[in-house]
Amino acid sequence: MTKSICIITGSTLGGAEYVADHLESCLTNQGFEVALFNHATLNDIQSQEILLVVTSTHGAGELPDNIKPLFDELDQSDLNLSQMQFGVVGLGSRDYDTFCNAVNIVENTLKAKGAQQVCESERIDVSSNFEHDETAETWLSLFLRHLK
Ligand SMILES: Cc1cc2nc3c(=O)[nH]c(=O)nc-3n(C[C@H](O)[C@H](O)[C@H](O)COP(=O)(O)O)c2cc1C
Repeated sequence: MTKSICIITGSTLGGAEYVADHLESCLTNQGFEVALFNHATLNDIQSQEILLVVTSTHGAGELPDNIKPLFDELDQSDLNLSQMQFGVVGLGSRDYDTFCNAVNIVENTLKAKGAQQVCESERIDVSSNFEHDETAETWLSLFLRHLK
């Protein structure tokens, strides 16, 4: 049976969205059914079985504005996401003390609702790594290998 994967993005300047678009193409080429949301709502994600979050970090270690309301709402909810497996790709810069802190927020919020993390998150340091798509694609193979 074709597996469905939901990708959601957190992005202010578009970088994380480009990476998510690339992962979407990789997955589609491998025969997965993919739904990508750049402004996801709770409704979009709550019944998903496989969730990929691609997010940058903004402010002082915060989620970008297009994804923050979703995670605030999720945090306040009593949803049970135990059917969900998830993975996270973060874009951030080591120039900030709060390097890729959005990844920590996403991991903690989803785990608190019972979702299972498939593999270690990828934290891309955009100040030294200019191969964002390639790094995310390599991580994607690891993620797919560990999916149940
Ligand atoms: C105003 C501002 C604040 C930022 N704050 C952080 C931060 O706290 N931690 C971090 O790791 N990166 C931080 N960054 C770096 C961004 O996460 C990085 O540039 C990323 O590639 C932006 O991705 P986007 O285009 O998807 O928004 C910040 C960038 C800007 C412009």
